[in-house]
Order: sequence, then structure tokens, then C-alpha cells
Amino acid sequence: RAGPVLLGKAVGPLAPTPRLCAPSGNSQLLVMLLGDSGVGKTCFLIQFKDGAFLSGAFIATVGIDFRNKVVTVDGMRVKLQIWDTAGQERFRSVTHAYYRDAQALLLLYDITNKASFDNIRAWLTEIHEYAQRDVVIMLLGNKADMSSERVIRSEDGETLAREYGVPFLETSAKTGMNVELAFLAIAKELKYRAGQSADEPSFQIRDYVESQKKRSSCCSFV
Ligand SMILES: Nc1nc2c(ncn2[C@@H]2O[C@H](COP(=O)(O)OP(=O)(O)OP(=O)(O)O)[C@@H](O)[C@H]2O)c(=O)[nH]1
Repeated sequence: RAGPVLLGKAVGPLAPTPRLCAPSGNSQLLVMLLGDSGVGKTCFLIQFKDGAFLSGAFIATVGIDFRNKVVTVDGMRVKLQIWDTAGQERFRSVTHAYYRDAQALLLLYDITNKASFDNIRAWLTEIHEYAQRDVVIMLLGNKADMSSERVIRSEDGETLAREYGVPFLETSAKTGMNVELAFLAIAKELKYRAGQSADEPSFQIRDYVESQKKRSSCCSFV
């Protein structure tokens, strides 16, 4: 486990003193958000935790931050501790140290940013280097509400996810589309792996996600 790190969003020269602490406790499921800077990891977490969208100026995360949320999966309460990592290259060595404690990783790209999609392979290489071998990974194409600025087709995300054998969803941290589903799917998968899903002896996360997801083309966005 790495030592204390700087947490949160930097706000330039007037930044408040960052808090110093690290995620603790091991009775919960640890989920990490990964992906390039600006893909929407912090907004994704805030949308899940508080049902709100952080609009306004983009403030990059410094180091790593975390939030807790309890979800109910098949009538059982599951505690999620969700770590929001900094996407900027200069914080990579900090975040690498946390990979091995994570049981699930949500890997985000931005459907309006080709570089963030192209970098997914590099992220997966890092994940295989630093994370647990059996970590649950899900690929998320975020900002699906920005359809007029889309440069990555949904099929491209699906193809890449299939190549790596991971489930895929398009999401919007702005509208909330598929945000809760992503967390519920990994919670269900981890519960299933822990042998707590006797009622679902053959749970498949990819099939579950496919059956539950809302496609961006079907919905109107605010
Ligand atoms: N339209 C739209 N904008 C989004 C969405 N998610 C995030 N944004 C915007 O994208 C910008 C970056 O969002 P963040 O959540 O701070 O990005 P991040 O991935 O945490 O960035 P780092 O902290 O640098 O790693 C902000 O201006 C957000 O308002 C989304 O789903 N839709």
C-alpha cells in the first residue's frame, strides 16, 4: 500500500491545501476509475454518488480521491469504495501503487476524444502490469450525451471491448445514462465470484450489461 497522497481537484494558484489521507478499510469492494485526463471520471463518480453533474470549468484531479456508496444487489447491501484517479501522466506513479488493491476497474474514454480511445490499449497494458490478475474490468465510452461531437462509434468501443473480453457500456456522467448500471454490474459480478449468487449460478457480466443497457440513440438528453 502506498503512503498518503495528495487528493482531490487542484484549482490553480488559489488551491486550498490538499487533504492528506488514503482510502482505508477492507470490508468493502474497491473500485477504481481510470482513463485519460478529462474523460469524465470525477463527474462519473459524483453522478453516481450524488446524482449531480459537475458543470463548469474542468479541474484536473491531483493524485487520487475516493468516495463510498452502499448499493443493494439482489437484496444484499454491498459497500463500494470508489477511487477516482488523476488521468494526467505526471500522477501515474501514484495511481499505479493503488491498482493492486482494486477488485474492479472502470476504464473510461471520451466518445468525443479519439486520443482517449486510442490510449485504452496502453491503459490495459498498465492494468495487466499492476492490477490483480482477476480484477473485473469494464470499458466505458463516456459523454454519450455529446452526440453531435462524437468521433468514436459505439461499434468501435464494442469491438475493442470484445477483443479484450471485457463488458462495454456507453455512459453519460451528465445525464446519468448507464452510470448506476456500470457499478451495479461490477457489484453483481464480484458478488457472484464470491459465491453469494446461488440464485444465479451462471451469471455473466457481459450478458447482464447487454440486457440492461440504454443505448444513446434511444434517449433524449438534457
Ligand atoms: N457533456 C458531458 N461532459 C462531461 C461528461 N463527463 C465529464 N464532462 C466534462 O468533462 C470535463 C472533465 O471532467 P472530469 O470528470 O473532471 O474529468 P476527469 O477524467 O476526472 O479528469 P482528471 O481528473 O484530469 O483525470 C468537465 O468539464 C466535465 O464537465 C459527460 O458525460 N458529458
